[in-house]
Amino acid sequence: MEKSVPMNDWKAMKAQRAINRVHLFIHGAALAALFYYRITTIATTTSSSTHFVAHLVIFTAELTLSFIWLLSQASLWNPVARTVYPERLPSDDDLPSLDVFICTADPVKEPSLGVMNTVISALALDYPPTKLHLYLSDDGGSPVTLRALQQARSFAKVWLPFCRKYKLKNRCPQPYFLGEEIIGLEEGRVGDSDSDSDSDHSFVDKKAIEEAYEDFKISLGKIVIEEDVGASRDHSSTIEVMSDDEEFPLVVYVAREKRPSHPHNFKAGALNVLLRVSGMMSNSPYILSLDCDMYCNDPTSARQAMCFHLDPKLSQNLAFVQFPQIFHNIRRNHDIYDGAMRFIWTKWDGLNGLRGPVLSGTGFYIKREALYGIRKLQPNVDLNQLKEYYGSSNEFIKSIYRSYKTNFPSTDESLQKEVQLLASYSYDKGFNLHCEGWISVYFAPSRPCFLGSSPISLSETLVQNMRWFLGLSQVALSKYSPLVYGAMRMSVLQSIAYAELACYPIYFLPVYILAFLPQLCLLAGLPLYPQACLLLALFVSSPFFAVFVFVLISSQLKQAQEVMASGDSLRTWVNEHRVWVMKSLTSYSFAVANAILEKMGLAKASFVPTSKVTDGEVDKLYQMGKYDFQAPPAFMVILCSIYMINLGALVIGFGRVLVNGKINEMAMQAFLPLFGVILHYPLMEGMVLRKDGGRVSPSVSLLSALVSSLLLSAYALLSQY
Ligand SMILES: O=c1ccn([C@@H]2O[C@H](COP(=O)(O)OP(=O)(O)O[C@H]3O[C@H](CO)[C@@H](O)[C@H](O)[C@H]3O)[C@@H](O)[C@H]2O)c(=O)[nH]1
Ligand SMILES: [Mn+2]
Repeated sequence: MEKSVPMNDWKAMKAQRAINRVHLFIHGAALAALFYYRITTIATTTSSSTHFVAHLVIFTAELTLSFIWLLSQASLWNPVARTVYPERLPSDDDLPSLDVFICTADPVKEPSLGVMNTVISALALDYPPTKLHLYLSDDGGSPVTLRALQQARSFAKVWLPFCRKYKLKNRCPQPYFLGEEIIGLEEGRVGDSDSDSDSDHSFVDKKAIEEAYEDFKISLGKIVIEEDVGASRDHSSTIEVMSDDEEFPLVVYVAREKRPSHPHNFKAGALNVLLRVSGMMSNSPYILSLDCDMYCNDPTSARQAMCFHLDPKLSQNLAFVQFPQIFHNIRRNHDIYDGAMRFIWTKWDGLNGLRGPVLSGTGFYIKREALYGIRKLQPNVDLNQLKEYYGSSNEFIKSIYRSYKTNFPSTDESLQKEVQLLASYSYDKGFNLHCEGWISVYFAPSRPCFLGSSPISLSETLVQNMRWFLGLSQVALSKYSPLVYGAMRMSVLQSIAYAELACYPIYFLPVYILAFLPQLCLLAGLPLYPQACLLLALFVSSPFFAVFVFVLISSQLKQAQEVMASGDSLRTWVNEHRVWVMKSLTSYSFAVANAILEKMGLAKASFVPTSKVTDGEVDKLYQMGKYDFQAPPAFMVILCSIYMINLGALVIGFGRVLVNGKINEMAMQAFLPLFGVILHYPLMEGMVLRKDGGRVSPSVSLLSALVSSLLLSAYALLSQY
C-alpha cells in the first residue's frame, strides 16, 4: 500500500500539562503536611472525647477530598487535543454507510417540533443520502410522534435541496430561521461557495422555504390537537418504514413493545431495539446516536468522525468517536446552574491521552461491532451460543456477519414479521456495552457539531444530576467497579480516571461535614484547625496554619486557571463552586443513598426525562441570572437549613470568639461559614428579599428555620462532653 497522508492528528496540550503536573507535586506535598498535622494532633488530643471525635470526622472529610483529588490527577496527566482533515477522506463512493439513532420518550416533555428539528438536521448531514439511514425510537409509542415524523420527512424533501444549494452550515431549521438576522444566509455557508450565491434567487427561495417551514409547524400543531398526546407504558411494537425515494435517506419509526410488568431499561433498552431492527434493514457499520434534543449544528460531523474511524492506524481498535455535549440555551459566563459542566469535558481531554473517554450518552459515532460486544465473528462460531447472546432470530444473527446483505425494505412478509418481533420485549437480553480492548476518541472541534438543551431551573438540574450520579454510584457498587474490575483490564491511569467518575458522588460526605462540623465546633469553642496569628506574618504562630491556607488557595487557583483556560470568566468559577456545593448536598447524597437502597432491593430504578419545554417564567428568571428555587422541598430544606446554620454560627460564634479573645484559634473555623454565607448569598435573597415566582417558598424557609435552630442548639450538647 502506498503511504497515505493522515486524516487526523493529535498533539499534547503542553502548557496545560505542565501546569497540571506542577500543581500535582506542590499541592500533593502540602496535603502530606496537612495529614501530618492531623495525625499528630489526633494522637495527642486528650482534652475531651468530643474533641477527639471531631478531629477524626474532619480528617475523614479531608481524606475523602484528597482521595478524589488524587484520582482526578489521572485525567489531568496527559491532556491531548485532536484535529481532522476531512478533505483527505476517500471519495463518497468509498465511505461506509451510517445509521442515525434518535431516541424520544414523551411527546409532552419533548415536544415534536424540537424532536423533528433534530431529525431534519440529521437527515441533512453532509453525507451521501443513500448511505444515510435514520431510525427514530419513540418510547412513548405515540401517534403524535409517528405522524410528526411523516411531516418532517416531507419538509426535509424541500429543506435538503435548499441546504445543499446554499451550502448551509446550520441545517437545523428552527435555529436557522431564528438566527437569520444575526448570522444571515452568507455566513451560514459550508466552505467557500462561489456559485449559486445570486442573492435574488436566494431571497425567493428563502421566502418559499420559510413558508414551507411555517406550514410544517402548523401541521404539527394540528396533529397535537387531533391525537391523544401522552406517553404510553403499555403498547405493542410499531415499525413504519418510509422509503419511497431512492435518493432520500431511509427513515424508520420504531416504537418498541412496552408492558408495565416488564422492565424496559429506558434509553439503553430503546437503543438495543434500534440496534436489532436496523441490523435487519440497513445494517450500517457505523451508528450515530443522538438524544431527541441534540440537533446537528455542523453537517460535517459524520465526515469528521470518519477521519478517525477510517484511519488505518486506529480503525481496528476504535469503538467510538465522542463529541462534547454543548448546549444552545446556556448563557456563557452566566451559567448559574453550571449546565456546561466544564469539569467533565476537561477530563475528557485527559482521557484522550489515555485510551479514550467513556460514552456520554449522545453525540457519538460508534462502530456497530463494538455495540455487539464482539470482534469480527468467526464463520464457524457455534450458532446456539450466538442465539443465547443475541436472541433466537436467525435473520438477525445472519445480520451480525459483515458479509450480510440486507434485502430491506422487502415485501417478504416473514422478514417483516421478524423485524416486528425484534422490537418486542422477548429479546431483551442486553447487549454488553462494555467492550474489552476497544479504544475511543474524544473530539471537540471549535464549531460544536451537536447542540442540545440544558436544564435551566434548579429543580431540573438537581434531579438530572441525581439520575446521572445514581447511575455512576451503581457502577461503583457493581462488580464492574472501575477500581476493581477495571484495574485488572485497563491501564492504571485509565482505570483511575474512570474510578474518579464513579466515585464523584461521594463528594457529598466531605461537603456535609465541612458544612456542619467546623461551625458547630466554633460555637462549642472546640478548635479544629491550627492557630493563626493574623496580625503578624502567617508563619509566626503555627506553620501548619500556612499549610491549610495554602491548600485552600492552591485548589481554588487551579480551578480558576482551568476556568480561564477554557475561555470563561471568574464568574464561572463562582457558579461552578456554588452549584457543586448544592449538588453535593442534594443530588449526590440522594444518588448514593438510592444506589445503596437499590442494592439492598429497597428501591427501583426510574427515569423522568428532563423537560425540553421552554417555560416563560423559568426562562425569564434564567435570563436575569436569578435562581429558580422552586425545587423539591426535601432538597430546598436541606440547602436552606445549612445556610441558616452557617449564618448562625458566623454571627454567634464570631461574637463569642471576639469576647473570649480566641480569634487566633478559630480563624479558619470562622472563615468557613463566612465563605459559605457569601457564596450562597442568592439563597438568602431567595428566602428573604425576593417576591417573584422563583423565590424559596415560605413554608420551606419556615421549616428550615426550625431544623437549623434545633441543630444549632446541638452545640450545647457538644460542649458538655
Ligand atoms: O425511557 C426512556 C427515557 C429517556 N429516553 C431518551 O433518552 C434521552 C435522554 O434523556 P433526557 O431526559 O434528555 O436526559 P438527560 O439527562 O438530558 O440526558 C443525559 O443523560 C442520559 C443518562 O441519564 C444520557 O442517556 C443522555 O445521553 C444524556 O444527554 C432523550 O432523548 C429521551 O427521549 C428514552 O428513549 N427512553
Ligand atoms: Mn437531555
